[in-house]
Amino acid sequence: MSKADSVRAIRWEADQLLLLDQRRLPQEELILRLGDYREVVAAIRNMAVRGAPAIGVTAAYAMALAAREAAPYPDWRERLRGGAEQIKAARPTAVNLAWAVDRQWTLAEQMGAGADVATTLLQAAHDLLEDDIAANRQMGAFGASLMPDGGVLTHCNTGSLATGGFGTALGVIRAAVAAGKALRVYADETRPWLQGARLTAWELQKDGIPFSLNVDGAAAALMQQGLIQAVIVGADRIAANGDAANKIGTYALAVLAHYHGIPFYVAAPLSTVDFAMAHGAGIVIEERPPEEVTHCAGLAVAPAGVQVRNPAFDVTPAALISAIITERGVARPSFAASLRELRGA
Ligand SMILES: CSC[C@H]1O[C@H](OP(=O)(O)O)[C@H](O)[C@@H]1O
Repeated sequence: MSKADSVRAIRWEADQLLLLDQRRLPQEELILRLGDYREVVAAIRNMAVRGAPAIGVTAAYAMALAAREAAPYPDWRERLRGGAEQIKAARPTAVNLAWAVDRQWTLAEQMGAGADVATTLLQAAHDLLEDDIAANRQMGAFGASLMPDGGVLTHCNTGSLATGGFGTALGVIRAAVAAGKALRVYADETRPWLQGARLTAWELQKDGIPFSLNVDGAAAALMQQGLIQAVIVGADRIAANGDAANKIGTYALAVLAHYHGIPFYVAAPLSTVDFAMAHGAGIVIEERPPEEVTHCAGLAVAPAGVQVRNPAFDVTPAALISAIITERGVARPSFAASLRELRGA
């Protein structure tokens, strides 16, 4: 069985974007082959591909597809601009999505008529994919020493499936295991979309990393029993002061870790830091369809017609975060200064 650290959920082949459809895992490894940016927008919105860095890379490829479609037209810039707006609107919380689209747009806008914009944007998307994998491996190198010989609790999925490859928080765990840490992962199932049960468990099993799967509500008891020596999570958007938006349930884990005196780490590339956003109160939290809560694997688990709240993310205050592990080093409080220093500004 091939290891998950080498899994590539996003690939380009024969002029098409290939996405491993994460809605079908772990039962089926189905590949979507997409040639139209509108199909990619749907794949991001429907979470066939998900995870902040992964949707950023995917958005970059969507821009290349939009540029290829617009290329024959004199008004290619307007057409590409329209595509960019549709791609950015796919999901609101992860900054990586808008960051990647804006980066591609800036590249295209500078090019003259007749320049091969599509080829340039495609190469930029390839570069972004490889840069993301390299950043994850650097993050792993910086974060490995912070991992304990003991229990590490994770939430959602932050591995190869959430990124270009290797992973952010799960990449730190992979690097720690490779460095000889005797750790055991406690993976939250992560209701309602079950990224932990379906995706993280799939990755850890393929890697042969010791783990157990638990319902989200068990995290407090596991900490109370002394089984957890660290919590490590990813992020979808980090404000300049270190407040971090991540999968719903993360804030609860941070409060629990604080109460139990357990270090709480966030692992994310600097592209996830929104330096233009002073603090987390301004982060838009995606509200997802009620069916994600009222149904499980297509089966209704709630009465028809119930009212549902389904925020996909929450914001953890910087005060509850022990360190933010990035590809350029580990940021410690005060995060505003240390994140800026790592950026090099
Ligand atoms: C490596 S960041 C992954 C991040 O994205 C997840 O959200 P979603 O599965 O809805 O895209 C979750 O917040 C993870 O921490």
